[in-house]
Amino acid sequence: MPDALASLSMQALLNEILDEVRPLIGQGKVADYIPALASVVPDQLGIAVYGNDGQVHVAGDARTPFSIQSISKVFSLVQAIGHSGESIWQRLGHEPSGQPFNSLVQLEFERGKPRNPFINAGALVICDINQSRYAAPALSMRDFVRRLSGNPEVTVDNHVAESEYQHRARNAAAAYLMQSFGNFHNEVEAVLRSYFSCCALRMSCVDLARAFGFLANEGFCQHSGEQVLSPRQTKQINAIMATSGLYDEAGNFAYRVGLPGKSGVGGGIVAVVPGQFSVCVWSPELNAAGNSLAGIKALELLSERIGWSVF
Ligand SMILES: NC(=O)CC[C@H](N)C(=O)O
Repeated sequence: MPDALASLSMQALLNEILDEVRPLIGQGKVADYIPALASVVPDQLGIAVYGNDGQVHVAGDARTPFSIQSISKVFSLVQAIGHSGESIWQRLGHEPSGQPFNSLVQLEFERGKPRNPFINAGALVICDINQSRYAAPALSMRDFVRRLSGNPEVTVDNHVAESEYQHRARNAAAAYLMQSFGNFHNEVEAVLRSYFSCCALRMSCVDLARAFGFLANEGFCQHSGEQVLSPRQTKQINAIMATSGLYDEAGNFAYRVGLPGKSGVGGGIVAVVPGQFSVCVWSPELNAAGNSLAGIKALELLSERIGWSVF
């Protein structure tokens, strides 16, 4: 009975939180630097919580797929750590950048070695590492997230991927700059294609909450039965999410929410409560740092009301 009661109250809480943040819709701005993302309906709002007990609680548009964008940077990093382990850190750092996600300034100063895997330059290096490993990197990624989410229907939105490729100037600049420093091993255009295909995966809040479950569960994905990472590697990924998951707003997110998290310009944010839950919230309108405005507020209310925090 207490479990049923707990379920009911989690459900009520999620509904209440969405009602509270809904008035914020209209204050942010949908990402339009990728034209195919500009047409998303801005007033969608959803949340899903996945517990280590296997239960999912949802509210709002939690089952509507959206463009996961930079949330894919976590999956790419997990793949790279899975096959190459600690050696990846010769190519990039795990320090916060304090810079916007697509900034180039630091990259020149730091001789083509990106600060961390969750800014674009860092994710491009990780995709370069994966490109050397897999014959079909985009397909390996798609299959990986299908297993992690338990949803065999997850697909790449080719229209978004193509739109990103057409407007690739900044990402291409970062990749060619790294190549000039000897920190890029594959053909830049091919790696850009792989990178955009990861960003253009379409997943719902439920898919993402389930796919991040292993990070709340010492690296074990219960629905696929896969030990994705060791418990120690899992802690390390969570630590990088906590320090760098929201770009130059990581400090504000730690202050307000207090959980490891990762955002994307599609308006999704995933957060992890180690040992307990993974959560995904989605609202497409972004703040100035490129993070979901209502999404951050929803996670702040949730962590405050349940007392979740790693600090
Ligand atoms: N912050 C993001 O979600 C950015 C991802 C986007 N695909 C880009 O490269 O610009």
